[in-house]
Amino acid sequence: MPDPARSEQEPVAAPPPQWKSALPELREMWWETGVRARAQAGLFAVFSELPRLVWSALVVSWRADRVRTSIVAAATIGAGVMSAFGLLAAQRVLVELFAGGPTADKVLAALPALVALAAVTALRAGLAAAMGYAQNGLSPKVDREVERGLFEVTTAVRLEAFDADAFADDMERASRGANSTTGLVQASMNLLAGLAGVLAVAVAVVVVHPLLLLALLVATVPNGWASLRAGHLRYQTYAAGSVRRRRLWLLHRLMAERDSAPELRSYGLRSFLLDQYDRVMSVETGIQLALARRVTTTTTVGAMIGGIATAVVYVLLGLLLIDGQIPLAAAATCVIAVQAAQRSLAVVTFQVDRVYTEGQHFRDYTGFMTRAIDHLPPAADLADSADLPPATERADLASTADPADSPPADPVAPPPMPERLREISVDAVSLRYPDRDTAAVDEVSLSIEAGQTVAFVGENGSGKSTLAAMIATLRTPTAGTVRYNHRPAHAWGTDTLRARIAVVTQEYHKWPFTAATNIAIGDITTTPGPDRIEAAAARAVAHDMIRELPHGYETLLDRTFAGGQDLSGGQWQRITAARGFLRDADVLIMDEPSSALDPRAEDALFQAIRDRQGRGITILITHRLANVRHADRIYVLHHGRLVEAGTHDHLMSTGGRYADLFTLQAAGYDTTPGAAATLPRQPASA
Ligand SMILES: Nc1ncnc2c1ncn2[C@@H]1O[C@H](COP(=O)(O)OP(=O)(O)OP(=O)(O)O)[C@@H](O)[C@H]1O
Repeated sequence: MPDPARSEQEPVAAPPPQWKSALPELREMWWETGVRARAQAGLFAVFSELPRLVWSALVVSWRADRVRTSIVAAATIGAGVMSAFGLLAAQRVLVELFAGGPTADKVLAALPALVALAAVTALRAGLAAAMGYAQNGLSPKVDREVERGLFEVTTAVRLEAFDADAFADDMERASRGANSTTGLVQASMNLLAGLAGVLAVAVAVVVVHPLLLLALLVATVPNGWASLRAGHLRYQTYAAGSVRRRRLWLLHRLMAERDSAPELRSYGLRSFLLDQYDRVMSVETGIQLALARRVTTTTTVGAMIGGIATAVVYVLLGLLLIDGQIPLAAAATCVIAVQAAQRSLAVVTFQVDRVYTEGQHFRDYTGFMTRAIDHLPPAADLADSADLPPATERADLASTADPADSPPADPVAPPPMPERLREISVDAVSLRYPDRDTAAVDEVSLSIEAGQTVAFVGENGSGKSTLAAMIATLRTPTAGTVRYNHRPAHAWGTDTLRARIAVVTQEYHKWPFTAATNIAIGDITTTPGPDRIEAAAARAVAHDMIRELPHGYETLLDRTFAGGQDLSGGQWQRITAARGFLRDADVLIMDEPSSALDPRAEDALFQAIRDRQGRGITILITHRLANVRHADRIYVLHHGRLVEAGTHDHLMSTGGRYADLFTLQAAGYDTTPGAAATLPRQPASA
């Protein structure tokens, strides 16, 4: 029952809103796939997957460097054989030393076996060194083989692939998988070496006396199981700490990084974030402590099992000795053998976990390489498709099958002769993004001729950038066709067309290069010199600004580098526009090129854009409608549909949507008293 007196006098504090109290779920992170899988997998699942994983590691390694792979394999087998010989030589030494007679005679008799033991030990050390050397050389080669394959694919897939969250996730996992490949190869080789060691001891023990194999099994099997179990729990502990680590990482970014620092201070978010930190730590620390107790119990049980097993072995050896089943030298050899086997077994159990976890990441990589094939354009559309393995081989990279089995790829068609773009016609073109109910661009038709400057205008989300992206061949229409000189894009080849089109996007990228390179990459194939770069910068009103930077055009535009500089939004926009001007493209698409520019820079930039009029095709997208007045034709989009088209004067005279938007904007500059009251008003989404 609520207490009315209390509620009147001391109001109960309202519970904090949900966004303040609840910690939202985090997405599973791709870099923890392996650990999580190992934490969840039983031993049977781990062992049943091992052969396949080790095999794929060997195939990758063989592809990367046959010589080094052969050396590692030979050294692994050689070291195993040497271990067996070493034990047999040790046993021989003990037999001689435990024999009757004067000590000097016994030592003399043991000498050949001692020499053999020394030689075998030296040879084993030599083989281990050779294996280490070969493995070190192998790692960079494996990295290169796998990473280059990945980058060839990630730089070639169609832009549409990035629209789906799942693809971006898939790609991140694949990057982790590529990094794991070296680990998988190394772990697989170490695992095989460990297994060879255990096998060698087993063979030597059987040669000395078959009954000793029983002692060896008693000493190793329970121990091995205990180590695997403890390893499993260690992975569980790590996986259980995952949420805490990710939340901390997130909070670290919010509380200790440059980007969030100003807002954190201006909104006074300090105690809010510190409170989140305290909450994460208290919840997750409890989970960690509970798991730590389980791990301690298991490792203690494991150690006890190991101790009991060793004691059982010694009792067994004692009984065999008393019974006269084995000589003293054999029993002593068995003690040495058990120690050697336990060392090798420790390697094996550790490497089993590594092979399994790294293998999960490697599987992400191979899976991605297979799936990415669906997102690749036809080979003929890739200018540098020579770098990219043909589709059959790409699938091959994933399946780790031998490429020699693949059928030869079709020869790539030669690129057509250079030809200027004189006309672009957009014919009933539509595009619907995945997971969207409505089309972003809906049956739009228009045509643009060389010499014309046209503008796409409309409210936010009306489809202007999407339409421009289709014209720039960055996106493929889901219906309709874009034709260039009356030929569809596929008849040209995407790269041939892209070489003739320059695009300045509103979501430009800040490339971590010098100012000069940031402009030069606008036409990377011709390696432009300083004159061209500076001329392009001047057209984009960037020249003076760049010259004032500490190292002028050679200033690095990324603060990650020593002496690197960051620029303001408007300064970056000038560099981006310069990049677009650098290439004397048949078609220049400028999507919101002046949103961050000051009025003087904006005016100069649009003057430079107007200078193109009468020569190439220029497509302009901007919300500042004063800048499109001079366009030869203005296309007005609304909810993806083309609703108006014409010159500025024509559209103003018809009094439609463009006229409303233009009048609204112009009134912002009208200082006449009462001007605002006469504005046309419309709901933004009407
Ligand atoms: N990658 C994408 N995935 C899903 N939907 C998208 C994607 N890009 C754009 N859209 C959606 O498509 C529609 C058109 O977007 P577009 O960027 O073409 O509009 P716009 O007219 O250029 O807008 P703005 O004036 O804000 O730049 C919008 O509803 C937008 O949310």
